[in-house]
Amino acid sequence: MQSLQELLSPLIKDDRVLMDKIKQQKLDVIRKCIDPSAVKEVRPEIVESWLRSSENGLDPRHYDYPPQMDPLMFEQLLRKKALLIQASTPFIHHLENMLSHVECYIIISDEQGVILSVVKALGGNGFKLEAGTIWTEKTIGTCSHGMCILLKSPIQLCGPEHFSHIFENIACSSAPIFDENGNLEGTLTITSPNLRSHNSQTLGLAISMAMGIQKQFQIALQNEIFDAALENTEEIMLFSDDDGKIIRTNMNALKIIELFGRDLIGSQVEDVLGEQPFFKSVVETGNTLSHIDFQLKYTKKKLFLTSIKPIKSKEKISGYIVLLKETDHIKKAAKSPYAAMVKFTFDTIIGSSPQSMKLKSMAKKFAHFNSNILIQGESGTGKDVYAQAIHFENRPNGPYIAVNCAAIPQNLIASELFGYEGGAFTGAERQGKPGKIELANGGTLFLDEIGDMPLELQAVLLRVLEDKMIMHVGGSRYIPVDFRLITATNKNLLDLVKNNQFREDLYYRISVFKLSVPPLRERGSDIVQLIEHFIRIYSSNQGIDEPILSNSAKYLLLQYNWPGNVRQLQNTISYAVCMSNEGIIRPENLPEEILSYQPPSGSTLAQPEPEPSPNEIILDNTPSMKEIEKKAIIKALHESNNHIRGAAKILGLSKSTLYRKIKEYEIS
Ligand SMILES: Nc1ncnc2c1ncn2[C@@H]1O[C@H](COP(=O)(O)OP(=O)(O)OP(=O)(O)O)[C@@H](O)[C@H]1O
Repeated sequence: MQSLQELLSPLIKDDRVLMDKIKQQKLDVIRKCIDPSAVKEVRPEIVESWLRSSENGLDPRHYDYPPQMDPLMFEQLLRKKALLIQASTPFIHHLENMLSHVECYIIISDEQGVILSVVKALGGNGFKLEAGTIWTEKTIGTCSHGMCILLKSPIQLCGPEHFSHIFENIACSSAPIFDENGNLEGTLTITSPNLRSHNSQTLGLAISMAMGIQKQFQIALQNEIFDAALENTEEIMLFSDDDGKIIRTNMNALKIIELFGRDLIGSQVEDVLGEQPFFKSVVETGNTLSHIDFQLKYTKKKLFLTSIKPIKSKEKISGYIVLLKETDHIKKAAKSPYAAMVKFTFDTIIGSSPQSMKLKSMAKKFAHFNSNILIQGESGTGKDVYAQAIHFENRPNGPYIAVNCAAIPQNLIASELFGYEGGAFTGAERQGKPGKIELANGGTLFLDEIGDMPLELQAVLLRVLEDKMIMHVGGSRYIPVDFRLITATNKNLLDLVKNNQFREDLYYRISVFKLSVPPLRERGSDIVQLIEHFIRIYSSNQGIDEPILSNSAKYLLLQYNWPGNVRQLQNTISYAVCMSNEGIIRPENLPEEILSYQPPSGSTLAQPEPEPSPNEIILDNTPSMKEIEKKAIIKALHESNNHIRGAAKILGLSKSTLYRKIKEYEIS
């Protein structure tokens, strides 16, 4: 960066003798009568500019008005340069006031030398300094803003340093204006028709005003980019001052938030969003808050708070940025990789045994309250199934987030449940991660195997249930959460309480309502219904016809005690469907543990009648018509799993005819 001294014209002293000498030297240089280096008092770059001006066909003794830009093109240029003009206007007014006592012009040009605006402070003579005229080395010869454009540096030109004789009594100081990438955007020039009113301070003034304009222009440019970004987001954005008064929004905010006759700008954030505890918390703690669902005060519209962030400058809060989403975040979260798929409702849970009917009606009742529910039962009985049905009944549009406390390494349970801030621990994702509790906001959190939760986390969970707030691991702010808690266990929690493995206070808090899912062996007719259900599902999954379950296989399944409950039954049927032959599930298609099972003595289940194989039925070669009919009925009954309607359909008989024939042929 050159010093101001270096940028000043050596002729500024208004030394008339020296001026006359320079005028003569300029002519001599152009006429090639002297070597350019002989001109000692003029900066070499200016002498070079004289030569170029002359080579461009210009004559220093003859002045042509500079060309005028086509009006339409100039209008376009003004639109293009609107930001620069806008940024420079207050500075020019300021400058005009400062120079009101002197005769001068204040000129803003673009980077090509086109004059964008001219302000005449006082008087001035006429050399057609007008907006839209093109002032460059090529059009009028050496001039200060032309040099400033070429050198991309401030410069002062005095008297005969200018090329044309018409400028030999004026002085000009020009300074460049750059954009943030260092590209020349324009120039500011102060032109004085009177040499005596121009001095070193005039150049200093031009430089500082140009720098001010440059700063303002760069901010305006950034604002323009910022505005484009604001309007190209799905989010609703509110900017408030430090008192919470909204000072700026994007269009989304205006479209989505209606304030019933009042403007968003100027309203308090709390008036718009309702008195939300989160805003108070950010004001009080100065910490960012995020991921909260809430309802708008006037429209009752549900919104999701992406974040509310204080804007801090030098540790002082100067305002807040509020980012909101209208989209139903809860539904999105339910579809997110964090959310489990809700497959069961009370209507799709299989089982109409009296035990299941009683359980379903109780669970349905509990579902309509928001209190915590503890579901107990052996492994695989369907505790998750009931939790899903309760969720669907109570908060169908909210996320259903299931966490198996036994399946997560103990040291990760806290971060899984509560989330973590970026870089909270080794291996953590850089930008942090919301916890399952946060994701369950507006929905249901299902904590399976709650008995496996470490004691220290039990204390944190208890606090979350009491305060309805969570804090990220490594974080320092509380995030309000609203979720329905369902827990499940196959352990006896009261035993764990007695052994000091489970907190008593937590036990009572999570078990406001208790449901006990009975083991499958105690659920009577549910077994048959579940078998039929799973045969249907697995054969359809395999793309095969539903196999018939032979009576002897059915007998084995019914007499088994199912320690693994529905899950084991499900796996058994999946296996049997795959192993079935000729469309029949026979005992040999069942897993070993079922075949080798010895029921306790006194078991009441009757032995099934021996049954003919379909091959036997088809290959019997001396059948009478009656025998054929009887065997066809037996086969149809097998195929339809002993359903009269299904068998009648297969045989093309009415139900009453089939009943009559069953009786006639004594088919049991
Ligand atoms: N009544 C039912 N109707 C249909 N499928 C069921 C039923 N009960 C359980 N299942 C199925 O059985 C399997 C085990 O059920 P679930 O996971 O709900 O048991 P759980 O008691 O939560 O087991 P765990 O204690 O091991 O977590 C699941 O695949 C589920 O779909």
